[in-house]
Amino acid sequence: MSHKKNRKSKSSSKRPSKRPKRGSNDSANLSVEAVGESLKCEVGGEVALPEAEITQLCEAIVARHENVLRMRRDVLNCKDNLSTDLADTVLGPDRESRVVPWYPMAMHPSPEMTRPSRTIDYAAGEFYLQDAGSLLALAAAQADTDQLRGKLICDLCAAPGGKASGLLEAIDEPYRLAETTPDEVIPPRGFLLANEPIRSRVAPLAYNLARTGSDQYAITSEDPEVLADKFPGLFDFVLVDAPCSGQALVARGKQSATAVQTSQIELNRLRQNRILAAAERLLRPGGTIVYSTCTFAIKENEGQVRFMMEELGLTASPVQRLVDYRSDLPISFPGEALQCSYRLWPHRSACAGSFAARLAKPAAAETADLDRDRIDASWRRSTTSRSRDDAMVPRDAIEQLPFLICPDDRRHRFQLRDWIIDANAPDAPDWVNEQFVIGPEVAHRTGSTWKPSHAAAIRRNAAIEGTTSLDVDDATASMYLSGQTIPATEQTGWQIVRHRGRPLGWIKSDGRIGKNHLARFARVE
Ligand SMILES: C[S@@+](CC[C@H](N)C(=O)[O-])C[C@H]1O[C@@H](n2cnc3c(N)ncnc32)[C@H](O)[C@@H]1O
Repeated sequence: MSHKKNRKSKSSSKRPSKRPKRGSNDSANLSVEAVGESLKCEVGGEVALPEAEITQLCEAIVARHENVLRMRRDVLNCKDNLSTDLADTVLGPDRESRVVPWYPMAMHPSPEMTRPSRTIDYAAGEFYLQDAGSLLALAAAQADTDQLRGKLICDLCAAPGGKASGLLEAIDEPYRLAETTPDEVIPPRGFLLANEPIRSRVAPLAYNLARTGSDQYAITSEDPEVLADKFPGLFDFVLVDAPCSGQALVARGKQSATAVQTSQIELNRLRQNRILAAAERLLRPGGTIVYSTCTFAIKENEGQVRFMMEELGLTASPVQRLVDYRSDLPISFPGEALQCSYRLWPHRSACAGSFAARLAKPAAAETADLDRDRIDASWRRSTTSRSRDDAMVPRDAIEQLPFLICPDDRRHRFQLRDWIIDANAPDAPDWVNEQFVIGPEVAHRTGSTWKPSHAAAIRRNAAIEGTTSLDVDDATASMYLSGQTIPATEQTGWQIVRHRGRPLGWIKSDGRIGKNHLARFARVE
């Protein structure tokens, strides 16, 4: 038996993989015919682009575009703390030429800024790095305006959180909250449910949401249909940034040339139909949906907008300021879907390309099992009447981390999840207490020791803001971010390392040396 097993593993190790390796540069083999075929209208058979442009598109698909900096909203208003490099990007003389036209809160880095992902500013969460194309969905969501402030929203396909973190900044103002006094009643803030069905992708999602400093979010890892059964008609806004054939990801090595195959496109179309039907059920009547992809195939884009209109009864909700990016498919494509569909082509705009559409659910739409009064009452319950779950928090956690897990602290509702403690915001909806919901993490246990979590260090919240801090200069911040121990003051115990007032992570000081407790995924190595 064991002999057989060994033989099998030996031979399989030599067998070449039949699957094309993702990102292997068969992207260079992208055929103009196959790309053209994926751009054919279902009705009329015309191709979306003139033939000469398809060749340009094929070249642009395999060319790499630099990431842009999506600035955290409050950073744009409070520029004093910025490093010179970042200030040049945000304030520099040629700033206007570097602003992303469809999303003015994002900018191309200045030429002086090399490797922005390795800067202290990035570690401090001052900006998020992403392809400018992915900002089209945030623009369609109007996440750079105050339209989403205070709304209950769901990002149904959320990992790794590039868009979810932008939405979270749009609904909440963590910095304003940090200035409130303990007795002050917090006005209703928005709340984000970020869902990602693939479990292994939840950790990077949680990290990217925590980087915003907000605690107005929860995470689930559910199939969209299951989620829609649990929360029918709950959300004011739903984003579906759908899994797709990913033609815009070929240059990044995240997709191969198979992205233009008809079978791939069809497979994705069917999966998207299922996700969109669930998204429609999650929306309240009168709510808004933004659908986006990072592919060019019509069937996965304008074709899905038709599906939402004809099969799900949604209506177009055009975004006036995106009119320059309106989908310009040949007129034979059935009309209405184009009114609210937007495209970025990589050979026309400085990005990898994307698609986004904005639709609304009619206010009179019927939603199964909808009990809006009950839902409103539960999610907007006031701080003072909120039930507390601190009894679930283990006593040893309170004893070991009294500065973080304090039963009298009315700014958190603690929740035990395996050997992790979440601290939900006091005005979070009641359903965050459900076992399938993951909240902002505050502490975790290794062996018999409870340790404060990275998310707790970088959270903008008055209770945590009061934790002992160690202020460090540029050189010490760089040492800390690379994982080294740093010199500490006489004070002992857990402390938050701050650079120009911005929290970076935890150390544990023995009164001389600060042992580095920066989470591995947050290190700059
Ligand atoms: C295009 S990515 C989302 C990117 C993300 N919105 C961002 O901006 O960082 C699509 C996500 O959908 C997830 N996904 C895969 N199958 C899904 C399904 N059946 N329902 C919902 N999401 C799914 C993938 O794991 C992936 O994380």
